[in-house]
Amino acid sequence: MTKPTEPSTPHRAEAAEPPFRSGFACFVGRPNVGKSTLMNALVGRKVAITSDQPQTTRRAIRGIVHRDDAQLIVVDTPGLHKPKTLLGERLDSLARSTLTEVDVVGFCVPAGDPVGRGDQYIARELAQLRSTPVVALVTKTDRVPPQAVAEQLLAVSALGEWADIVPVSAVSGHQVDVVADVLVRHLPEGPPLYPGGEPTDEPEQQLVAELIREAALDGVRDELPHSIAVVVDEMAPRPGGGLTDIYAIMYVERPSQKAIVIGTRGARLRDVGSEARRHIEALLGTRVFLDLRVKVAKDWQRDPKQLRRLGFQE
Ligand SMILES: Nc1nc2c(ncn2[C@@H]2O[C@H](COP(=O)(O)OP(=O)(O)OP(=O)(O)O)[C@@H](O)[C@H]2O)c(=O)[nH]1
Repeated sequence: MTKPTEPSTPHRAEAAEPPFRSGFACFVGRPNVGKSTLMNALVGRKVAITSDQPQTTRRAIRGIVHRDDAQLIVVDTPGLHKPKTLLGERLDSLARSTLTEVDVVGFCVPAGDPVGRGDQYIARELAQLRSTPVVALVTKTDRVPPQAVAEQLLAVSALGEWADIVPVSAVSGHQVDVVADVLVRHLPEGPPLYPGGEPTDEPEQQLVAELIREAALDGVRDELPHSIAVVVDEMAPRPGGGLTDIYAIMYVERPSQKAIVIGTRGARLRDVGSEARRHIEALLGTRVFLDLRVKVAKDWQRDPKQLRRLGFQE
């Protein structure tokens, strides 16, 4: 299958090394199919939050995979879905604009779920992306027996024209390196686009807000996950060193939700705070003082002004 690379310059013809490649990839798929987990597995570190709540991802976060032969920048998109709220519409247009700006797209379909209308909808959208190669990824293969993986590979290959099709488990790590190889193969030749070994270009403050949101999402149900937004107001090292002060606000949409996230005598909020602090300390490499408050921003998901304030740009 591999096409021999045509030497484009005399210099390359002499060198045995393959050319360095760099560029952007993104993953699309229904919500909850494992896009963020796969990006974290590729990067080798947690740069995107994950949860078992659909539509966890709200921003295009970049994970950077540094290799000797390539730099692969993974843009994490929110799941494509039929928008129900203004927030949903913004997420959808964010996902769509990302698709046209990357060098390769990974279309994720979980091994354990039958291919459905949501997948067909996305496959049709992707068919219109004529100039961008799409690699189909059958995710979460650890959840089903090999026979079911094989059947899903067939079902997914019937969904469209894919440049490649790869089964992968981000949790067991099986074939994560193959996914990286296949994506890299579709990148243009070029020098690294980001310096150093940084795993992401997401501002640290944003990552911290996402880690708090991830802790807050754990164990909440129904509409509540979509109603939670977190903003870090202030983050600074405390003079004297070794400690970072973080002031953050968790927004919910209604007073009843505020009571739920705070819990009896503040117990739930305290748990969320200490869980978030553990991850933030690992991220920053310092001890952390976290001041976390809860405020109601009435129906923020439907209010353009509030959405802007919470960082969801038009
Ligand atoms: N067993 C197993 N579970 C996985 C795997 N990948 C992801 N998951 C789980 O599936 C759930 C959703 O994963 P995410 O990575 O948040 O999915 P996503 O597609 O980014 O979700 P959205 O942000 O909603 O679009 C989480 O509970 C993950 O732990 C995998 O390879 N194996």
